[in-house]
Amino acid sequence: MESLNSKIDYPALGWDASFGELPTPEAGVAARVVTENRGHFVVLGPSGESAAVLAGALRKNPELRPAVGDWVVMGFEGCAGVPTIHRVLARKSKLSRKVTGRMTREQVVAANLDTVFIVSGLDGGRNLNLRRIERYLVFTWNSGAVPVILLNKADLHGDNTAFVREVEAVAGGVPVQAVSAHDGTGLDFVRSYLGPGRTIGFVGSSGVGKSALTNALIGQVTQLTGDVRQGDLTGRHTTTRRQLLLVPGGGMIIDTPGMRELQLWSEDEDLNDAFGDIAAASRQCRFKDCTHTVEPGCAVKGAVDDGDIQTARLESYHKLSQEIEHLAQRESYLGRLEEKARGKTFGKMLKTFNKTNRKQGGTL
Ligand SMILES: Nc1nc2c(ncn2[C@@H]2O[C@H](COP(=O)(O)OP(=O)(O)OP(=O)(O)O)[C@@H](O)[C@H]2O)c(=O)[nH]1
Ligand SMILES: [Zn+2]
Repeated sequence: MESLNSKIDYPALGWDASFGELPTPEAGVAARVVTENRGHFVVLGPSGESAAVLAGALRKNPELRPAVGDWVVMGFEGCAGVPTIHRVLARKSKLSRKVTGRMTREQVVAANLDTVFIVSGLDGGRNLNLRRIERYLVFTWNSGAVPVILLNKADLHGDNTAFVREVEAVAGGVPVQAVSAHDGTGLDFVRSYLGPGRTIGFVGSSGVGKSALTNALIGQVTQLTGDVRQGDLTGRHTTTRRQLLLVPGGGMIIDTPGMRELQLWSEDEDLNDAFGDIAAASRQCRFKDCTHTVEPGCAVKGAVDDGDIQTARLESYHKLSQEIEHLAQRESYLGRLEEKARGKTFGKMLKTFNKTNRKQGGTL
C-alpha cells in the first residue's frame, strides 16, 4: 500500500527532523491539529482536514491531550474509519498557562511555535507597560519558542525611535520592532519570520492589535482560513474559528483563545534569561544565595544605586520571582497530593490482589 503520509507537503506544514521519521502506514498517519474546541479536534492530514476523536488513554489523561499546533499520530477506527488520535509527538515548544482554580495545572494553549511575537500598543501611555513586556518575555523564554517584541499602532506617531529604545532597554537583546497593522509598517519584518514550515503566534493584552496583525498578514480570506464547519462525529455541527491559519506565501499563525488569557507559568531559569543584567550583577553579590533585598554587599542593589539598573526593574524582578516561587510551591503541593492519591489507588489494588490471591494461597 502506498503511504498516505506522502500525499501532503509535511515540511510546509512545519514537519521537520525533530519529530523523527514519519510513521509507517501500519503505525498510522501524522497530522497537525488546527482546531480544538471543548475536546473536539480538527486535524490537517494526508486526506485534508477532518474531525478527529481522542483514543481512550488520551481522553482520560489531560496531560496527554493534544493542543493546537501539535503533531499527532492518527489511526482510522472501526468500519466507519473514524479518525482517532493515538499520541502526541514530542513538542519543539509549547505555550502553557496555569489553569485557574484551586488546582494549579499546566495547560498547553499552543504547540510547536517557532516565534512568539509579544505585542504592545503605542496608543496611549498606559499601554506601553515595560513590566508587562518583561513578564511576557519570561513567559516566552519558558515556551521554547523565540520571542520578538512588536510595538503596534506605529501609524499614530511620526517617530517611534524613542519607544523602541525604551523597550530595547528591558528586552535583553530580543529584537524590538515598531509595526502597524493599519498602514503596513514593519510587516515585512514580521514576514521574515514566516515562510514554508514556520509557525508564529501573537501574545499581548487585549486591544493591542493581535487580530489586526493576523488579518494584515493573512490578507484575503483564503480557502484555508476563516471558519470551519465542524461535524463532531456525533452528527452535531458547530462552527469554530480556525486556530491554525495558513499564511499565503508560506507559514502559519496560531491563534487560540487560551493564548489570549496567558498567565505566568515559568521557572527561575527563564527569569534569568529575561533579566540578564540582574543575573550578571548578582554574580558579584557577597552571598551566593543573595535575594537582593536586605543583604550587605549586594551587587544588584549596588547597580541600582549607581543607576545601571532601574529600581522599577528590580521591583518587577522581585515580584516575578515571588510568583514563580509561589507557583513552584503549589506545584510541589499538587505533586504530593497526586502521589498520595496514587498511593491510595495502589493500596486498594494491592488489597484486592491479596484478597483474591489469599484464596489461592499467596499474597504480595
Ligand atoms: N491605529 C491603529 N489601530 C490599530 C492597529 N491595529 C489594531 N488597531 C485597532 O486596535 C483595536 C484592537 O485591535 P484588535 O486586533 O482587535 O486587538 P487584539 O489584540 O486582537 O484584541 P483582543 O481580541 O481583545 O485580544 C481595534 O480597534 C483596531 O482597529 C494599528 O496598527 N493602528
Ligand atoms: Zn544581591
